[in-house]
Amino acid sequence: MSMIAAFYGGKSILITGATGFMGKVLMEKLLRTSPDLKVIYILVRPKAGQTLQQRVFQILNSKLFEKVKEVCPHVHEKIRAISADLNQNDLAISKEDMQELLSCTNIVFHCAATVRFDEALRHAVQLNVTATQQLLLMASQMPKLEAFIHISTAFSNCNLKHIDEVIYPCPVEPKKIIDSLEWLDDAIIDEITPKLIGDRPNTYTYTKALGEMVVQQESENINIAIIRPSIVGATWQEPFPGWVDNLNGPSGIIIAAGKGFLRAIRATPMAVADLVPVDTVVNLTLAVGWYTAVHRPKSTLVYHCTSGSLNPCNWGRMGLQVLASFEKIPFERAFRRPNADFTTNNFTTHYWNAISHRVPAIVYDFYLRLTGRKPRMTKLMNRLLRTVSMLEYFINRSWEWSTYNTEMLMSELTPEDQRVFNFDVRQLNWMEYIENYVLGVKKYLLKEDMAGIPEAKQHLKRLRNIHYLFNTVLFLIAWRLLIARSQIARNVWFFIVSFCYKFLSYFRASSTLKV
Ligand SMILES: CCCCCCCCCCCCCCCCCC(=O)SCCNC(=O)CCNC(=O)[C@H](O)C(C)(C)COP(=O)(O)OP(=O)(O)OC[C@H]1O[C@@H](n2cnc3c(N)ncnc32)[C@H](O)[C@@H]1OP(=O)(O)O
Ligand SMILES: NC(=O)C1=CN([C@@H]2O[C@H](COP(=O)(O)OP(=O)(O)OC[C@H]3O[C@@H](n4cnc5c(N)ncnc54)[C@H](OP(=O)(O)O)[C@@H]3O)[C@@H](O)[C@H]2O)C=CC1
Repeated sequence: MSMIAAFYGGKSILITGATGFMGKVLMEKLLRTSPDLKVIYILVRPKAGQTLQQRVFQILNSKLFEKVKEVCPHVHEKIRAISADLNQNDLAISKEDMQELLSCTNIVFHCAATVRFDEALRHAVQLNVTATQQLLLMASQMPKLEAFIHISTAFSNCNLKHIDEVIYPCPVEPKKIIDSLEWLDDAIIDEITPKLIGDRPNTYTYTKALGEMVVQQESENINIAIIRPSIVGATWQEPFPGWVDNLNGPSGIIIAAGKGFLRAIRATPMAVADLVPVDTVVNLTLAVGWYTAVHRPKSTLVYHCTSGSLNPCNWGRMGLQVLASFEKIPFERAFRRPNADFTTNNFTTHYWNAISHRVPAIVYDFYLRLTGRKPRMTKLMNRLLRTVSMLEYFINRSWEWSTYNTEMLMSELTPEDQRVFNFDVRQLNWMEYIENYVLGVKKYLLKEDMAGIPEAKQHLKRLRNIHYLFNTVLFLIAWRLLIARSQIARNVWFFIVSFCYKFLSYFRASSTLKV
């Protein structure tokens, strides 16, 4: 029997960000391995015209939760959705709900965040710092609380090269930032943002670092731990391989490359691609919840959930495997044939962006106009290139994250727990994982049918032939123009033609002699 699974039995668990990528997998694993847990409270806001009940219903009826229903048929009864908005200072939780949360909660998993890199500082601070502070305040009033697990990111200190499992201070105190944002207007905030974030690339990593400082400063009397995952990718094993449901991190890039929109990228092939599967992060999170509650470490422990030091894979290898997977699992109606040229040079980046991205988009839009349709490719391409430019920081550098606490925790688990809550990335076979990732993107993100693969392969063949034909025509036109303008080109051309003629005459003569 798994000690961790047994630990969560009968518990009341609060999850923030349960409607997000990681939150859903966390909820699924909890319900599947500990179906006798008492209740999972989830803080949800109405969104995109859906009430919270509709949102929860949709999640629980998705493919991700199919296995859960086998062990926990009344899964809906285990989930209690609480209306909340982390953008509001009081989190917009009703008095009755707050009362229930304060009196019943045993464990808190705080996953909610804004993960947008370019979020306005005011909003990023509100969600990633102030909301964390509010939750800690709530936690301090929970008499039954056993552990509070805060999900941060391994990139919260990406301004450092070597990162230990400790909380690093930021130059300006989070409290001062929160206070000043209350009275500064947006224009001034935009102006001071670059100065505040300093050598970090964006407001996301900066506010996640501030969030950690808040955890450190306001966790007195709370049993707390921080988990820092690196780049979270599709599921590795559970509940099934390749599940993914948003475009963040590599998933959007895989689509853009597979559909042939993105054909070159500024990336360092030798830089470490520090991906971790989402189920690995969730297994570690649940193990940390158990360890923090049962062993009650004296200080706040930070756990790195990274792959680079234990089982490194670089972007070059990953890119090649992604391309190889497209051969087997092509996406439907690709714009161009998938290809990925990695470049680290400014000039070649601009060159590829012009030749491989903007020109085909302009040509295609011209074609759409000619055929009476609305042009859209240039706009799409501009947004894609903007997105890629924001990811560049992370694909051109390598970091070293120490993993002592994570390894210590692994050694504390029973063999059964090591199996059920496996977070040992050394066992990950990258090639297999990436192929499943591409398959998952096709199935769960693009919602494409596997039966369409032969047609998709045919389409890629047609694109290849068009590509060859286009290049040949282009070459002939260029050569014709060159011959018209340059004596040297003409001489070379006459030399080639006379050489071919002589060769053919010789070949014909020798074959006549043989006969
Ligand atoms: C073959 C080679 C392959 C090799 C693999 C290479 C993989 C490289 C991947 C590197 C990942 C590095 C990530 C580092 C993560 C740090 C970890 C974390 O803690 S943080 C956790 C991770 N956090 C993140 O990853 C957040 C990254 N994303 C953002 O911050 C924002 O989306 C934005 C600022 C980039 C664009 O904002 P904005 O323009 O206002 O608007 P929207 O947001 O509404 O989206 C606009 C359009 O872009 C689309 N799209 C969105 N995302 C991606 C994507 N990743 N990609 C592509 N496309 C993407 C989106 O669908 C939409 O399309 P459409 O509707 O127009 O058709
Ligand atoms: N994905 C990654 O690569 C990595 C993620 N992380 C961290 O992991 C955690 C989870 O990330 P992930 O699941 O990928 O992110 P998602 O963007 O998928 O999910 C974010 C969650 O936060 C919720 N949320 C956002 N704003 C509010 C709000 N105002 N009120 C209530 N809830 C809100 C979202 O709810 P809603 O559905 O309503 O928008 C959603 O449930 C985050 O803390 C992130 O920093 C760390 C490293 C890498």
